[in-house]
Amino acid sequence: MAPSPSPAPSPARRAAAALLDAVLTRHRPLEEALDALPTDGRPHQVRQKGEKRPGAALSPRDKAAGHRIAAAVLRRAGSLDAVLEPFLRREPPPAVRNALRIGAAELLLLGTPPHAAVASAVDLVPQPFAGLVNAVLRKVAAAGPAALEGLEAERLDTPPWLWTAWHAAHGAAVRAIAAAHGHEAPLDLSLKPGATAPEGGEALPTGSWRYRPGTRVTELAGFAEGEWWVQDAAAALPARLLGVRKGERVLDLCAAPGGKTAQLAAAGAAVVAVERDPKRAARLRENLARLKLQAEVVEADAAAWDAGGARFDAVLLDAPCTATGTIRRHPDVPYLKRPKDVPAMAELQRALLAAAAKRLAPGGRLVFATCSLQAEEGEAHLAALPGLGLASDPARPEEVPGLAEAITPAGALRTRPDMWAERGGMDGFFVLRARPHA
Ligand SMILES: C[S@@+](CC[C@H](N)C(=O)[O-])C[C@H]1O[C@@H](n2cnc3c(N)ncnc32)[C@H](O)[C@@H]1O
Repeated sequence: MAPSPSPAPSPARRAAAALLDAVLTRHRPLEEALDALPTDGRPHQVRQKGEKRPGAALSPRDKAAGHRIAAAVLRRAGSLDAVLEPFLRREPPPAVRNALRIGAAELLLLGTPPHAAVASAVDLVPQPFAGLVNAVLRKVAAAGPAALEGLEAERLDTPPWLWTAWHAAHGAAVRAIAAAHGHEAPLDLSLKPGATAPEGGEALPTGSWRYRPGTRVTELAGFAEGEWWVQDAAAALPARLLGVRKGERVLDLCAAPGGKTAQLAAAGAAVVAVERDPKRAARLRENLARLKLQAEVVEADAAAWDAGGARFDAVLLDAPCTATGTIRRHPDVPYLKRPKDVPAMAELQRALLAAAAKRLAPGGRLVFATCSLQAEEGEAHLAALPGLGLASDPARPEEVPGLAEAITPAGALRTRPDMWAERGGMDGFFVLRARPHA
C-alpha cells in the first residue's frame, strides 16, 4: 500500500515558512513578502520548493498568525539557532532550518502546546527530514523556555556589524537597544486636532496615543472617519520640531506614506509634498483623502526638483535611510541591510539636504530626519550645516516633553528604541533643526 501523504501543515505555519524564505534566503522585505501572500478565497501558492500539492486557502487570520510567527523568528533567530545548535550534526537545507526555527519559536517564545508545535514543524519539511525535525524539536520541547536562559540574547540576535556601529555611536546603550529589538512594538497613533482618541490608549507626553502591541488598526474606532493615522511617537517629533503655523508655506520632501505631511497639513500649513515613487505617492494621496487633509503632491526627485524657484517658510526632509531605527517594527531590516548601505544612504542624504537648504526662504527653518541608529546617517550630518549656509537651531526640552534625554549636546534629537522603555520604547530617529546663517 502506498504511504498516505502527510497532512498539510497549518496555513499560518506555511505562510511563516514562505515569509522566512523570502527574507532570509531571497533577501526580500517582509512587507513585500506579506503582500505577495494570496488573500482569502484563492488557493494559495505558498509551497515548499518542488512540492506538488496545492495549499489550503489563507485567511486574513492565518496571514496575521504567519506574520507573527515569522516576526518572532526574525527577532530571535540568533538565540533560536543557539538552542538548536547542540542537536544538529550538520547544517540542514534552508527550508529545514527555517522549519526548525518556526518550531523552536513556537515552543520557546509563543507558548504553542509542544505536540502542535512539533507536529506542524515536521509537516513543513519533505519526508526525508521529518525524523530529524521531530527528534530535534522534541529535545527543544523537553528543555522548554529555560533553554533560552543564560544565552547572551542581545548579541546573538544582533548582526556583529550593527552591534559595533551602535556601540561606537551610543556606547553602553547598545545592549538596551538590542534588548528592545526582542519585543514587539506598541501601536502609536497621531490624532487630528480635536479628534477623540480610540478607547484603551495611553496619552504620551509628546502628544501621540499608544496602544498595546498587537492592536489591530481595524479594532480601533475612527479609522474610516479619518480621525487619526498610525505613526510611531518618535516619528511624530520631526514635524513637531518644525513648529509650523497656520498659513505658512511648507515643503515636505520624501513625503510618502504621509504621516508627517498629515501633521503639517493638520496644523493648517499650505503643504507641498514631494515623493519620487509613483506608487507611494498614490498611497500618500489616499491617506490624505481618508484624513480629509489637503496638500499638493508632487511626484519628483527631491534632489533635483527646484519648485520653479519657490522658497518655503519651513522645509521638512525625512530622508530615505537604512531604517535601523525601526527594527522593532521591521525585524527583517538586520537581514536586508549591509554595511555598505550606510555610506551609500548617507551620501544620498547629503545631496537631499543640500537641495532642501536651497528651498528655504530667508528666516525659514529646516528639519532633517532619518529613522536610523547609524551615526553616519544622523549626527555626522551636523558638520555639513555651515557649508550649506545653515546653523543648528537646538531643540529645547519643552518642545519634547518627557524626552529631554533625547536632546544631544549639539541640540539635535536622538531617540532610541530603549528610551521610554517602561512605556514600550520608541523608534530610533535622528532629527536636526537648522536656520539660515544670520
Ligand atoms: C522615510 S520615508 C518617508 C516617510 C514619510 N515622510 C512619512 O512621514 O510618512 C522616505 C520616502 O522618500 C522617498 N524617496 C526616496 N528618495 C527620494 C527622492 N530622491 N526624492 C523624493 N522622494 C524620495 C521614498 O520613496 C520614501 O517614500
